[in-house]
This record gives sequence, C-alpha cells and structure tokens, in this order.
Amino acid sequence: MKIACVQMDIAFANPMENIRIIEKYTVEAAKASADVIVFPEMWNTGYALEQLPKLADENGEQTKKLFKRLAQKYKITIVGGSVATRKKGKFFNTMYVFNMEGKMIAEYDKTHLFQLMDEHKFLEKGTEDNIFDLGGVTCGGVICYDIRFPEWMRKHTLNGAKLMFVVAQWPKKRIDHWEILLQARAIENQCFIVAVNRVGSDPNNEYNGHSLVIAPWGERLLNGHTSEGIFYTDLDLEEVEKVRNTIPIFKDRRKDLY
Ligand SMILES: NC(=O)CCC(=O)C(=O)O
Repeated sequence: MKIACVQMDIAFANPMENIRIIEKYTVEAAKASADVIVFPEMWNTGYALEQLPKLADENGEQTKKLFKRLAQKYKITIVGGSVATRKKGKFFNTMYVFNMEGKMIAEYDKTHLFQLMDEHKFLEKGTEDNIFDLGGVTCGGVICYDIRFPEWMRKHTLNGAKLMFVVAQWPKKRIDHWEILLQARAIENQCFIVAVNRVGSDPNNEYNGHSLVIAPWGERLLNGHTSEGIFYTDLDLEEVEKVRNTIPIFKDRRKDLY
C-alpha cells in the first residue's frame, strides 16, 4: 500500500485556496501512483473557529463533492484529514474517507475537543468511533488530540484496526509530545500509524510538521521533518501479524481485570 502524506501549509480562513492546494497535491500523488493520500486536520479553514458560521462546510457537501470527484478521476483513496463542518446548526471537526471508486466509506467527528485551542467553545464532540476497510485491511482514523487517549486508540485496534491514520494541526511547541505519543500508540497497539501534521502558522500557533509513519514494532519509517510537501511510504501490512505473534499482547491482556 503506497501512501502519500501531505504535510501542507493551510491558508487561514480561506477554503477556496485550500481546495486548490488539495487538488494540486492529489494530482501529484496520482502521478506517483500512490494508493492512498492523507491530508491534515481542519484543512479547509484552519483554526479560524470564530469564523465558522460563515466558513464551515454545510453537511460537508463541498468536501464530499470534491473528494468524490478527485478519488474517481485520479483513482486514489482519500483519507481526507478533517474539515470544519456544520450539521443541524452545530459545528464539528469531521474526517471523511473516500475509496478510489469515489464512494464515501467513513465519516468521523473528532471525539476529544482540545481546550487549549478553544475547540470546546465552538465545536461539538463526536460520539462514534471510526473503522473502515481499505482493500481488505481494517483501518481506523482519529484526529490530533485524540491520540492523548490510549483507550480510544485501543478501542479501534480491538475492533480490528491494523493501520491507524492520525490527522493533525499539532503546534511546534509540543511536537515532542506528538512524536512520543504516536510511537507509544504504535508499539502498545502493534499497528501501523500514519500521522500527518501541517506546517506554517496561524494567528495563535506555529506548526512544524514532523508527519510520521511508524511500524508496529515502533520503527519510524518516515519523518517529514519541517518541510512543506508530500512524502511517500510503502507499508507491508503483514508486519502487524508478525509483531502480534512475537509478543502476543492481545492474547495476554487481562480482560478479567480491566
Ligand atoms: N488540534 C489539536 O487537537 C492539537 C492537540 C495538541 O496540540 C495537543 O498537545 O494535544
């Protein structure tokens, strides 16, 4: 599975410009024969939370139309980062996943809202997990702050996920937490993690990428460091079973105790 990780800058409060960037990177990934492309968190608006009433995507319609068209045209699966949406008058931070036939296979609202960036003042919490199938591989997807909740990632791996996608706008000042938490989540769940963060800045934060791909044994297969651009990785998903057979944590865990 060849995966394209898009470590992009995000134009603040400018969805049209961000759509242009998304399309540009999708063309580039298709030319490189990637199977899957992954975008960062809230790529349509950035953290322009106060402007959501005028900027949020109503029922995600604009994003869904875009992803359907791009997935079909370029024959690529889209793990769509996340976008600011409005549903029934409330705002959410929503991930959409489209397969290469252009069919939507997942919709997930971020479940843990990050108070330090004021999400709780503007957004609603999601209530469902996020499991989907990519060519016979069970995958999961979470958003940024969600990775601080090991129980949430564990729930996805207990439900079969062998590959977890993480999309983020994780600021530079806590980038060491990002790297350590992701590596721990991969090791403790014995799964692949593909984690995409943005670069650039907004009025409140600076972002320095460090998109990571981590193997189930914990090796870092890719680090986007600080550059803006697209990074590719090829995953051998059989690694998951090998690691799970070597140290069988899913068999050894004490369901009778916790
Ligand atoms: N956008 C986010 O959820 C940021 C999470 C974050 O920075 C953290 O430290 O956690």
